[in-house]
Amino acid sequence: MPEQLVTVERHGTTVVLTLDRPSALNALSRALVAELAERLEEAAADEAVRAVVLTGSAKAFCAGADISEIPNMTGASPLDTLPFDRLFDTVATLRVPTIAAVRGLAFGGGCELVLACDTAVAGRSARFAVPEVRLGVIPGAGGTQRLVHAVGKAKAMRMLATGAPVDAEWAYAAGLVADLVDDDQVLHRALELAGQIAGNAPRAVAYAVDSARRANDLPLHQGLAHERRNFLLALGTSDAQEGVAAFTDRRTPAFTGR
Ligand SMILES: CCCCCCCCCCCCC[C@H](O)CC(=O)SCCNC(=O)CCNC(=O)[C@H](O)C(C)(C)COP(=O)(O)OP(=O)(O)OC[C@H]1O[C@@H](n2cnc3c(N)ncnc32)[C@H](O)[C@@H]1OP(=O)(O)O
Repeated sequence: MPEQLVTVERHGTTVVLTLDRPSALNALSRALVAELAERLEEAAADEAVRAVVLTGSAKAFCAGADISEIPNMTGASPLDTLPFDRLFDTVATLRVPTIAAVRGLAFGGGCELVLACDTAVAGRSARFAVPEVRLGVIPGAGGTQRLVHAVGKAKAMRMLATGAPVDAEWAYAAGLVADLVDDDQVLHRALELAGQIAGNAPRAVAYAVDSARRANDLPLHQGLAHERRNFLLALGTSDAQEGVAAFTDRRTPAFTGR
């Protein structure tokens, strides 16, 4: 029986996935990457799930790619898909919002996992780095792209070119994470945020999250057209009608997700 590398917990409409390879600071082996992708896809296939929280066990979020497995990657054809493309594409395009809950270090692919999520909560012990240059490589799971979008070119280049870690305060001030709380409140805050997302009209949230994600990928004029289409689609939902009616009636809306 292969060891379980990802634990799954259900908290209402939120699924919490915990990287559970503490002996290697949750370093991403091929086995862990494959198991995490499967758990994410299972969560997204459940219509009752409205958000996914990604977190790490023990003192680390994730120390990045398992360095012992990197030599197996050398010589790969430039046309090959990388063994972790499926995981990061799944995180970045999941049907429901993804929230990274970070305590301890998120280095390399671990930092890239945080960046692939829709938002993130950090504890005061959190540290972020893209130290790939110190291994003679560069980030390969979106770090050179998403980090610039998250913190801006100057701060991204400081991290990318030096590989030096930044602390939780710096990450929060730079916009790499949305919330900074005490370590023992990280999961609580992530679940609270997930609950707030689930409480809103789920379809409208899906439109909003999809638009926010596309904003990362599309030139502005295409992003605005995408937002306009989603806005008109959202207007046509019964949730939008219920939201307007509830405001008028001074009552809490009863959203159905349709
Ligand atoms: C690249 C393809 C690989 C194919 C496999 C598929 C996985 C795909 C992953 C997706 C991302 C790929 C793209 C990404 O951009 C590339 C990377 O992420 S490269 C790796 C970047 N990470 C690092 O460089 C961090 C390396 N670790 C450290 O610098 C230090 O461990 C630390 C994080 C600063 C912590 O230091 P300490 O607190 O002193 O702890 P230790 O060093 O003693 O570590 C404890 C224990 O954990 C083991 N370990 C730590 N990090 C890794 C790691 N990245 N890979 C494997 N093992 C790791 C360390 O060896 C210790 O184990 P022990 O020796 O006690 O058995």
